[in-house]
Amino acid sequence: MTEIETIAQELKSSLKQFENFPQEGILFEDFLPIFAKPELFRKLVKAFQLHLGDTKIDYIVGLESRGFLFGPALALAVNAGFVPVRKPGKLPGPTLRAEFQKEYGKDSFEIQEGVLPKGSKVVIVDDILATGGSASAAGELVSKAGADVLEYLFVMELEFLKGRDILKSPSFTLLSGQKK
Ligand SMILES: O=P(O)(O)OC[C@H]1O[C@H](OP(=O)(O)OP(=O)(O)O)[C@H](O)[C@@H]1O
Ligand SMILES: Nc1ncnc2[nH]cnc12
Ligand SMILES: [Mg+2]
Repeated sequence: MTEIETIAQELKSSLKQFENFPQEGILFEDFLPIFAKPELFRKLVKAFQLHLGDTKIDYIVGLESRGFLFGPALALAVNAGFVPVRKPGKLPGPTLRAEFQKEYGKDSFEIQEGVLPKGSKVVIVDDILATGGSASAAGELVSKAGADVLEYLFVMELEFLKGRDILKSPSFTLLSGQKK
């Protein structure tokens, strides 16, 4: 087993699932227990760092809210900047906006104009890839800003929703998820 696979196995065993949250029919994957234990949090960052290897990354872009929990820690670990993509009306100054559909509902995302230099190399991170609506809207914003999305990183993927098929850059998922 690789070091990434060993970490993945340990992290997976600490996750919890909740039925019918936030609405009927959704099996909610709760990854918050990882952050309650520093040794697990450290391993989560380490696994992504191992995956990225020596690739030069200028910015980690994290998606509000759960992408904010580990995006900044990963950015520090790989010596990159951190840039947030936020829900509407939260960022000051001129912003770019993209609307999207997600597993449970509709939403939109914004990024501040001018924070990503044109041609910079970006990795987008979030906790879960479900329908891919959130991630693909974030990718659209990064591209509109003129930066390059090298890759997407997720902690977990709901494979049956096939979100990766709509993403325009490769995606890496640390843990396997619901396959139904
Ligand atoms: O692939 P998708 O269908 O777009 O779904 C995945 C997104 O849904 C959740 O975020 P959510 O907006 O529910 O809330 P959060 O603020 O807790 O991250 C999850 O954290 C992902 O960001
Ligand atoms: N089933 C799920 N569990 C946790 N977060 C999600 N985001 C979208 N679908 C989700
Ligand atoms: Mg989210």
